Amino acid sequence: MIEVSHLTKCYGSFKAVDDIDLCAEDGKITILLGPNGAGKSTTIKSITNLLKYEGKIKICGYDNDTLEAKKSFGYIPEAPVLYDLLTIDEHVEFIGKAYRCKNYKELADHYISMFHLEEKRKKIVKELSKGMKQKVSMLLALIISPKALLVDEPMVGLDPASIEETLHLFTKLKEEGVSILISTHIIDVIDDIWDVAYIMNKGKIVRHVSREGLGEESLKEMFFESTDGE
Ligand SMILES: Nc1ncnc2c1ncn2[C@@H]1O[C@H](COP(=O)(O)OP(=O)(O)OP(=O)(O)O)[C@@H](O)[C@H]1O
Repeated sequence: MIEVSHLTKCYGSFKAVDDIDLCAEDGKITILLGPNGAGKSTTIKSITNLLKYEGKIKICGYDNDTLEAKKSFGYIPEAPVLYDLLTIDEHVEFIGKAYRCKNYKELADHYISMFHLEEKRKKIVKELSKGMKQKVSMLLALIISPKALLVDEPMVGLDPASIEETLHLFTKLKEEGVSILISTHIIDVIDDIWDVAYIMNKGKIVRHVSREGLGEESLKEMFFESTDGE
């Protein structure tokens, strides 16, 4: 469970996120939708505690600056943050040991095979394509068996088959009880798998809807209506 209350983030005098509340429940896929500049990445980075902010954020019941919280969530950033001169296997070893995970090797084998990276596992990251780096970033977030997963624009750089696999993976993790929060502005890709949607515009949450509560209106229609078509 990810609980955000009264989150405000300013860059200098500019309020990028303005007093928002949101909750991503266990076993659900929650999406944060919004046009460019709405404040989605700022929200996700605040939840991971990479930014200073005002407000209260809990992950799996722990304040997000605690070790317990940090051990319980995986983060897939918009642009992979990897070590150019380490191989995929060395990244796995580094993260697995840093998080003191017991079964990280088995999980890494599983995800490396799933993402078709077997032949690349001894290559340094610098020699991988953009999409491959994105897959490495994903598998590193997953080998720690996270109870919560924060994902910022997950499909950027992935080919159609990998997008399908990733959507399937998110659905499987949700069924295992993981709380998943995905930030995106690409509704079409995510439209089949979301359970709860928050629509952001200019730093504020302007709509909050569950799939059951959607009624006749599509999420896309709601998005354009709530964001003035931006
Ligand atoms: N480091 C920064 N310094 C100053 N302003 C920033 C900084 N990072 C983001 N902003 C501003 O904060 C606002 C929200 O940015 P943010 O990256 O959170 O939006 P977003 O919804 O993730 O957008 P996108 O879909 O384009 O990634 C924007 O107006 C942006 O210009």
